[in-house]
Amino acid sequence: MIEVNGLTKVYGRTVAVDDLTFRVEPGTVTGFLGPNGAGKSTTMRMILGLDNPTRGTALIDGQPYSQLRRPLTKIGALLDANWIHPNRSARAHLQFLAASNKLPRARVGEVLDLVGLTQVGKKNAGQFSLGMKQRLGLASALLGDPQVLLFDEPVNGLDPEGIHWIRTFMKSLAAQGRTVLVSSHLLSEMALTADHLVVIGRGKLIAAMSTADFISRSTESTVRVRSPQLADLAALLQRNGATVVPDGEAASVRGLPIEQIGELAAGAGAVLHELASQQGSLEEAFMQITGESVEYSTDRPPAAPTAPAVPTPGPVTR
Ligand SMILES: Nc1ncnc2c1ncn2[C@@H]1O[C@H](COP(=O)(O)OP(=O)(O)OP(=O)(O)O)[C@@H](O)[C@H]1O
Repeated sequence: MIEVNGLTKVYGRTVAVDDLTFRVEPGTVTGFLGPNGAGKSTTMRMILGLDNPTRGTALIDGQPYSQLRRPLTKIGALLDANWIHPNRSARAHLQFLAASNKLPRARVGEVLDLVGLTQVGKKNAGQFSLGMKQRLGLASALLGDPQVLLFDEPVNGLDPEGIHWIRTFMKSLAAQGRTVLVSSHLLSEMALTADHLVVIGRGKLIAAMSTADFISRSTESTVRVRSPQLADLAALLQRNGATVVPDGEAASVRGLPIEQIGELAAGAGAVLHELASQQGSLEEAFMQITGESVEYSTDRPPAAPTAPAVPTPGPVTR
C-alpha cells in the first residue's frame, strides 16, 4: 500500500504538490491523473525518495523510501523507459541491476520471461523499439518482486498492440494482489485499465474514488432510444417529464430511468429497436472536474481552423 499524508513540495515560488493526502490500495490498478503541471511526477519522485518533501510523508507499506532496507524488493518503478545503457544487452542491464541490489541472478531470466524479452535478451537495448524498452523497464521494476509498483506514463508513444500488452500486464500485477499506481494522459486507456483514480490539479487532491464513481458523479447518464415510432414515443416521454434530444434515427433521453422508459414504451405498444444506458466518458468527467485547475488554462475553446474571421469584441469592463 502507498499512503501519502499532507505531502507538499515547494520549488521557489511554485507549490508543485500542495498538502496531498491519499491511499493507493493493493489488488487494483489506480490511475494517477491530472492536467500538465498538476504535480504527478513530483509526487511520484517523492514516493520513490528521489525528491524530499517540503512537508508531509509518503509511505510504502508503512515506511518512507529512505528507510526501506532493500528498496527494490518493496517498490519497483518505471519512470523513463530510456533509462538504459544503449550498448548493454537487456540481460546485462538486468544483471547489473540485480548485482548492485543484491538480488539473485536467476531472477533476471524470470523477469525477461515475464515481459516476453527472453528471445532478445542478448541484443543491445539501444536497438530496442520503444515498446521493447518499456518492457525492459517493467522487467527492471519487477526484478526485486516488489508488492508496490509505480509507472509514469507507461503507454506514451506505444502502438495499440503495445498499449494492450501493458494494460493486460498491469491488470495481471494487480490481480496478484500488488499495489499499482500508474499515471497517464491517455484517458480512454485509463478508463479501461484503472479501477480507482487519484485525480490532482495544481498540486491539490481533486478526487480519490473508483473510476465508475468518478464518471457517474461528473457526467450525466442518458438513455438511447431507437424506435420506428420515435416521434410518438418522444412525445410520450416528454409528457412524463423527460428531455428528449433527437440523434439521427434515435433519441437521447434524460430525466427518466431506463426501466420507466421501457415500461412507458410497452404500455403504448411502441416497438423498441434499441434501449441502452449511455454513460459519460472518463474524458468528459476529467474535463468537467479539472477544468478549473489547468495550469495554463484559456477561457475560450480554440477556434476551429476554418472558422470565418469574427471581429474581436473589446474588453468587457464592469
Ligand atoms: N525541479 C523543479 N524545479 C522547479 N519547478 C519544478 C520542478 N519540478 C517540477 N516543477 C514544477 O512543479 C509543477 C508540477 O510539475 P510536475 O512535473 O510534477 O507535474 P506533472 O503533473 O507530472 O505534469 P505533466 O503531466 O506535464 O508531466 C510544475 O509547475 C512544474 O513546473
